[in-house]
Amino acid sequence: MKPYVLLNSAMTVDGKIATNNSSMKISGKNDLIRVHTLRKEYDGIMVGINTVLIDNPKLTIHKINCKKSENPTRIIVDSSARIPLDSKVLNDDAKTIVIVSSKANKASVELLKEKCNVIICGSKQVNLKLALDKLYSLGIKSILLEGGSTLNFSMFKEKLIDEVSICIGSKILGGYDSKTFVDGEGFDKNDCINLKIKKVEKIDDDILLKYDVIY
Ligand SMILES: NC(=O)c1ccc[n+]([C@@H]2O[C@H](COP(=O)([O-])OP(=O)(O)OC[C@H]3O[C@@H](n4cnc5c(N)ncnc54)[C@H](O)[C@@H]3O)[C@@H](O)[C@H]2O)c1
Ligand SMILES: Nc1nc(=O)c(N)c(NC[C@H](O)[C@H](O)[C@H](O)COP(=O)(O)O)[nH]1
Repeated sequence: MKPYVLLNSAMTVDGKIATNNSSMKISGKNDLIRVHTLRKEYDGIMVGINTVLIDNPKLTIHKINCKKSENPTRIIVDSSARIPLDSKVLNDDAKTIVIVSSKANKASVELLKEKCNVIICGSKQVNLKLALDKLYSLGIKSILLEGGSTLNFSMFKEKLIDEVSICIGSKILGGYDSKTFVDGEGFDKNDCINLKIKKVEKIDDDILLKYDVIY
């Protein structure tokens, strides 16, 4: 069994989710309130390690009223246990699970275990299928995947994403090395991910698109 996974991101009109080395404000105030309202509905919020290294996000519900106990579990995919121990996601605002692979440095893993729960899945990259199965057995029945580009690709490749909501901000970023919504090695043109549109909504100057993923 696996948790239900919704991938939510903000993207510029030309398909970027960040510059090559930094996050940026893409969607408006009301979309951020929507995201925090969404976070309240999910058992876990998942990001890749580069998102933590670049954004140092809180991954808590802080733009709307919420009790600390309502914060979802923060889940970080970090094969080599590179997460800095002073990362905001390792503070005591919410539970945190860091998923590493068996290649991670043992001493780093032991230090990390003093700050949060650590799950070991996979030999090189994190085995995402196995990780989601373990998360489900720990009671995490739904995950809000927030990115970034590389993790988004792998989660699609493993057919682990059930739904997509993408907020298109009224911006153009360009840049051959800017991060796009889905990076990674990419799919063959005859083997790409098919989506079924289910809602189109205007939020301020942004457009919110919602899809079911068809495997
Ligand atoms: N606009 C948005 O909504 C949004 C949301 C989240 C992140 N971002 C941006 O995305 C960027 C980070 O994206 P990224 O692609 O560099 O990194 P990422 O956050 O997707 O992390 C990828 C890393 O996770 C690790 N990993 C371990 N096992 C893995 C597996 N099985 N599959 C994939 N990765 C695995 C690897 O070290 C890999 O490099 C940041 O700039 C951030 O600002 C934007
Ligand atoms: N909806 C949305 N609009 C944006 O303009 C933007 N850049 C993100 N990016 C999502 C990514 O995950 C962010 O890094 C964290 O959402 C920020 O995190 P916190 O509030 O600290 O949790 N998301």
